[in-house]
Amino acid sequence: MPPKQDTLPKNWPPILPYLRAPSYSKSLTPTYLSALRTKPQDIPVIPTNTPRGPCQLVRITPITSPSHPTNGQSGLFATRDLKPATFILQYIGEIHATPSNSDPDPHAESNYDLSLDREHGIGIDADKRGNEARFINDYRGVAERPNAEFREVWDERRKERGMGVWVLPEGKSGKGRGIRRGEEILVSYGRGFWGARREGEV
Ligand SMILES: C[S@@+](CC[C@H](N)C(=O)[O-])C[C@H]1O[C@@H](n2cnc3c(N)ncnc32)[C@H](O)[C@@H]1O
Repeated sequence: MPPKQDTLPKNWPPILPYLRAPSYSKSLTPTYLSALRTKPQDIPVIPTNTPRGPCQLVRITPITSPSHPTNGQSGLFATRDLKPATFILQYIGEIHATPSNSDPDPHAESNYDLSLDREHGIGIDADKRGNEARFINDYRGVAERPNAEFREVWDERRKERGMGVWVLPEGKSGKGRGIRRGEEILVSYGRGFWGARREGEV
């Protein structure tokens, strides 16, 4: 039976709004909205049977292992075996414009901000609200390599672009083996993420 509309994922932080669909920042002017609602060629479509709300394939889990770099935080774990190239869930948060030039960027300090469209300057920030995907950690210091990736998707129900979390496909560097039940879902945030944080260190 699908979960009820008001059900929250287990271990969802009570103070954080849980989103079943993206929210829009006021910074999204009609030009940004038009880019968001234009389907790029050849991007995968979110499977139509994907539920709106808690994802049954994953569980938010507090990390309690001292050797894990996010000990004391949480991570996202698979609740069943997932085959290579499986769509897991969408990365949901506030869709916003990324200011160009020297304008102040209110999302610059966020650890939950993903770029959706670099050309037009659109991002998705799940810092203040979002879904389970905001708990996905980077593989560095946890495993030898990532087992999942962020890849753009088209949401046919909302007719807009979004970001999906996918199990790495088999062919990708010959390393996609799927994700086993109980395994942590790990992506690569990219060197840019960690580079920016090192620069910010004092
Ligand atoms: C999108 S959040 C991931 C979820 C986070 N663990 C939580 O419980 O909210 C990104 C933040 O998690 C932490 N993080 C994720 N992966 C990490 C890793 N491999 N090593 C160290 N910190 C990591 C960093 O603090 C990073 O800024």
